[in-house]
Amino acid sequence: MENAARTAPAAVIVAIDGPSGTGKSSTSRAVAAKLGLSYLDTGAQYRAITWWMLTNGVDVTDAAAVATASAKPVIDSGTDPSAPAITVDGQDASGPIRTQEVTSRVSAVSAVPEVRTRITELQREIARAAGGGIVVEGRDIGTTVLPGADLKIFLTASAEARAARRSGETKGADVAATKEALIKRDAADSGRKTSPLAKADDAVEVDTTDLTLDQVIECVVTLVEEKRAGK
Ligand SMILES: Nc1ncnc2c1ncn2[C@@H]1O[C@H](COP(=O)(O)OP(=O)(O)OP(=O)(O)O)[C@@H](O)[C@H]1O
Ligand SMILES: Nc1ccn([C@@H]2O[C@H](COP(=O)(O)O)[C@@H](O)[C@H]2O)c(=O)n1
Repeated sequence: MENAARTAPAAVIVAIDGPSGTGKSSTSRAVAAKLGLSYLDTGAQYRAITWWMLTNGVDVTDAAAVATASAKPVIDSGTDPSAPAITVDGQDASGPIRTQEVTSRVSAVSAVPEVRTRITELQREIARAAGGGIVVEGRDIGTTVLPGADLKIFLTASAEARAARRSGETKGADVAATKEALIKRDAADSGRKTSPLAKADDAVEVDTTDLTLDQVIECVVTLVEEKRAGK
């Protein structure tokens, strides 16, 4: 037992941020699974609260109404990278949070300071509870949620590459419209006053435009291993 404690790798907290479609979720899940770490998709939490607002008749364009309602939904996030899960008031929300309606409304809800305070607290609690270490991905993890993270990564990719990736997920998708929607969401997320999408000063930037997903995963695994080895 004593031996196991001596040889177990140190718990590591990894923050992965970046714009939409840069590969944050795919990379974070795979890295967490490979290294035996927990995984948290913070975008899913903002999507979940947005879905709750929409299904409970809250006008998501009314920031005051969103702020008032923000404490009501109970959001639970799973942290197993092989089975990401999210419930709202005990109901599985993993499907509904991916609809086009939620995607087009989430930036308005996530810009409301009361929403961010609530969700940030949840995220910090989850990271504290992850004894073996965790990969947390989002937009403001390195700058605001976990500024003391052991390793911060900021993924980027050209808008063209990101639109092509996203369009590849849906048969017959219009790449130009997808690109426009990505750019619009990034502008809203980068332009909000509270905790905007931004690269932390001490984050390692990885441009994934010309990399395969496997190459990005390998690159991040190496960075985590180097960090664990104290390099
Ligand atoms: N390097 C890559 N090369 C090709 N395809 C990739 C690469 N990285 C991710 N993808 C694909 O791009 C799509 C978007 O990836 P992913 O969902 O991981 O991005 P994201 O940054 O989490 O996006 P969002 O912030 O919008 O949730 C997925 O279909 C994924 O398989
Ligand atoms: N740390 C974060 C993570 C996400 N958001 C907001 O949620 C939206 C959805 O994120 P996805 O990663 O699931 O696409 C995103 O557009 C942001 O509005 C955030 O604010 N902070």
